[in-house]
Amino acid sequence: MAAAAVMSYSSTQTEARQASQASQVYLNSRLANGVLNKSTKAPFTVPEINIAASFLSSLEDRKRIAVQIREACTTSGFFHITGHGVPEETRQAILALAKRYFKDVPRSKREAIHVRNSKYLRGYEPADYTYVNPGDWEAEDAAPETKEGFNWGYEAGLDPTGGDGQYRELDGEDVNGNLWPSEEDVPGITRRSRSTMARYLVWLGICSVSLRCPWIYPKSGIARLLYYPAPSNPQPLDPKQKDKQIGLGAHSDYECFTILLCSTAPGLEILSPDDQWIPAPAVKGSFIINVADFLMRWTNGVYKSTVHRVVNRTRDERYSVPFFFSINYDQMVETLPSCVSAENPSKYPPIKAGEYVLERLRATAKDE
Ligand SMILES: O=C(O)CCC(=O)C(=O)O
Ligand SMILES: [Fe+2]
Repeated sequence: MAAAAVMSYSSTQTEARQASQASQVYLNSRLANGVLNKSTKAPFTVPEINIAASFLSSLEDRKRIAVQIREACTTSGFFHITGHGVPEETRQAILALAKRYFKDVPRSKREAIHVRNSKYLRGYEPADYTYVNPGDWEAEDAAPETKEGFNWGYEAGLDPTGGDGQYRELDGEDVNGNLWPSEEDVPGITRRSRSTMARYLVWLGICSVSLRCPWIYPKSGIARLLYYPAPSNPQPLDPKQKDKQIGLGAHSDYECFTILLCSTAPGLEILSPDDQWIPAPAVKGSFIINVADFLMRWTNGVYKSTVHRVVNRTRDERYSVPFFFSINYDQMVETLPSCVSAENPSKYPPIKAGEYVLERLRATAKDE
């Protein structure tokens, strides 16, 4: 029994690595198209969907919203939600917190919780330690991504309910994987920020799960504070695939879907089906939602886990707070039977959720 369990675990890890590598091959093939200046065949839209009626109203109203969401997920893979009920002051408080973290905490103190000290890449992520597109390590003129980040996940100790003891980390361990700045290093900021951030994460997770399934633990997922400094010499949108001074390289997100809170400075760009970078429009008060890899794998590619990147082309700094909504990390992600047929076999081998995320994360980090 024990030997079989070990074997299946290691073969799952191999499959997760292969799946991670396959996603890189796909990304490279999309980016290898070089200079593109074609006209877009189909209009590429990032629709605004007001979900207010989904909380209270009739089944008919909820179906109407579901149809809009499905349409967005199967075309651009991106949409805005408004009517979500998160007060504007909460959203602004989170962005202000990101600003305080990157502006008020000295770099040496941030370095003390460097992601290299965490096997789950939690803590402070300086600009020059990761490329979200691992292919960028190989570029001849590789310059570091300009982003800086701080990453954290669920932690029962910060959950006002105390948790239910079921949360497991990416590798199945029952540990607290987070790294926080010490109270001494950052007087005042930590307790307040930890509980605000923890509440926010749990809140978003719980809100996202009206689709309750036994294998969705609403606290799984990772959140990040991201900071993109204002460039001294902002670059105009270039039809070429490769931009210098990239904030965050081209990538797809790893988990089910992403909920993105961002400041008003633009910067997010989405790769359209005919390989053009389209700046994401800004919608006041919205969260941007995008489909990520697990949803694409379950639906055999019907839902689009769309490639995107961030380039700050303004003289303003940009802050964003993505939350990567996930499933229990020990669950397998396997194409749904309704999405395969003899003519349309599964394009995606099964993978264990946590292993896949870990492989994708590890591939971003510099080998030291
Ligand atoms: O900062 C943004 O606007 C997007 C961030 C993002 O794509 C990510 O962290 O995966
Ligand atoms: Fe992303």
